[in-house]
Amino acid sequence: MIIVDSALKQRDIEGRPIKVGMIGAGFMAQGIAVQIELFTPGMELAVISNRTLSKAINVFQSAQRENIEQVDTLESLNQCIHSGKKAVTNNPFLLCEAEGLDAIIEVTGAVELGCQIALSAIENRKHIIMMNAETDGTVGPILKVYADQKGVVFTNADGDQPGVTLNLYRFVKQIGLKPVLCGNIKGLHDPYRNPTTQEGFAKKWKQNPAMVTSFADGSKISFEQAITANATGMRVAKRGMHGPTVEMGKHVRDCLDEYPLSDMLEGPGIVDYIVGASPGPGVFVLGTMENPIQKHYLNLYKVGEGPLYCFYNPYHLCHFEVPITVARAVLFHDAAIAPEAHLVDVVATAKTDLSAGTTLDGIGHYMTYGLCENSDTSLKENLLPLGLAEGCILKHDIPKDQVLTYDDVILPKDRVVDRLRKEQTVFFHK
Ligand SMILES: NC(=O)c1ccc[n+]([C@@H]2O[C@H](COP(=O)([O-])OP(=O)(O)OC[C@H]3O[C@@H](n4cnc5c(N)ncnc54)[C@H](O)[C@@H]3O)[C@@H](O)[C@H]2O)c1
Ligand SMILES: N[C@@H](CCO)C(=O)O
Repeated sequence: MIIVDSALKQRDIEGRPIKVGMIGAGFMAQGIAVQIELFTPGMELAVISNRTLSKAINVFQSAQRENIEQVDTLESLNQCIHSGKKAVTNNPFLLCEAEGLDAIIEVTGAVELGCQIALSAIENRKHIIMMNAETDGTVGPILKVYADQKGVVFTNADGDQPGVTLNLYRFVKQIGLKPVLCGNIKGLHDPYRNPTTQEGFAKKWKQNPAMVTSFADGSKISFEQAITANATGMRVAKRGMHGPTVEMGKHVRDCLDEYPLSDMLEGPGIVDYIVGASPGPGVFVLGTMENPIQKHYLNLYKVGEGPLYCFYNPYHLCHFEVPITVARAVLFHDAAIAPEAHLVDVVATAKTDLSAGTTLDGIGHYMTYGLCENSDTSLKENLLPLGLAEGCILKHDIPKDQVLTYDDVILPKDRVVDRLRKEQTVFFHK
């Protein structure tokens, strides 16, 4: 978004930086802090909230910031924001209520907390950048309804696949093609991975083992593609998507016959993924063009003869682009990617044989993985969203690879996420 850099430069020249608060101090948070503080003129990260304060301080220190104040009241946080002193707190709701913050970045990956933060930020009329795909892919549509009511932006982030995909999707649409498939290019997909199998990878890259497991076992890509579907009006062709595996390194533009043409051309288009293709880990959008004159030009410009034209972005740079999303929201009221409807869900599926009485663990752990399913089917079949599975108690044995239903579990009590799911169903489906 080239316009954003000029607008940020102007804020910098005027001495009126955008002020941001961030909730979470993990792997992504560190990258975001460095990116805002060292590479984004016109924006300041004013405060970080985390359960463990030392991690929030470490994140500021990674961004070469010292002299950080620990705060636990709204008044002291407001003073820090006003004076330009960096602050940390273990109370995330202070950030939502604070004066002088333009936007909140939510980067925990925790679903229940993500719901509470989003609601509080919106209630306090702050734009919310929801890097937490797990929450967005579960209750994003209804959170967007709340945000619209308060006149603030609810958005996922540039940099992660949904944001990169939507930028490409908007480009493809803008030049006159009809997008018919939004896809992710993955290097690995194995639903049975768990934090033990992914321990080495996590250690090598200094990441959380459960988080990287969610990338390998298909849960994260399912959240990403649900978010993309809910923003574009697309659907999945079948439960779990096609997700073909191709010869390692084969270019994605040579893989178009992996997807049945009718799935793309009949209906609103589909979200899907491919494993092994290049350029990875990028994204691609397939579009169609009817106009014979423009088809002639597309062929001349080496995009092919159709009927499918393949556009791609060779990378997704996760945290690098998050400040761009903040600026788009604050300065232009433009969401990188926001839900317009509730069309696709991520449903919980047994990773292994599970016994009655078991309390389900979290996303990217040992017990469940996610599959995309169209929401009309997930509602009709009473399927359990993956974002709700943690803490549920199984009423009976569930065999490996069976999709769970609400009838299989006892839900934890008094969760905001359950209330939001009910509201979402009523709002979009009744
Ligand atoms: N790691 C990646 O490569 C990557 C890439 C793109 C998007 N994301 C998304 O970014 C988010 C964060 O990922 P990460 O890799 O930084 O995770 P992480 O595990 O490294 O960090 C998560 C942070 O959130 C805090 N947190 C988690 N659960 C919490 C809870 N219940 N209450 C309070 N605080 C809690 C943790 O203390 C930690 O500071 C996730 O939504 C993930 O899907 C991650
Ligand atoms: N979705 C990423 C992880 C971080 O977005 C992946 O491709 O595995």
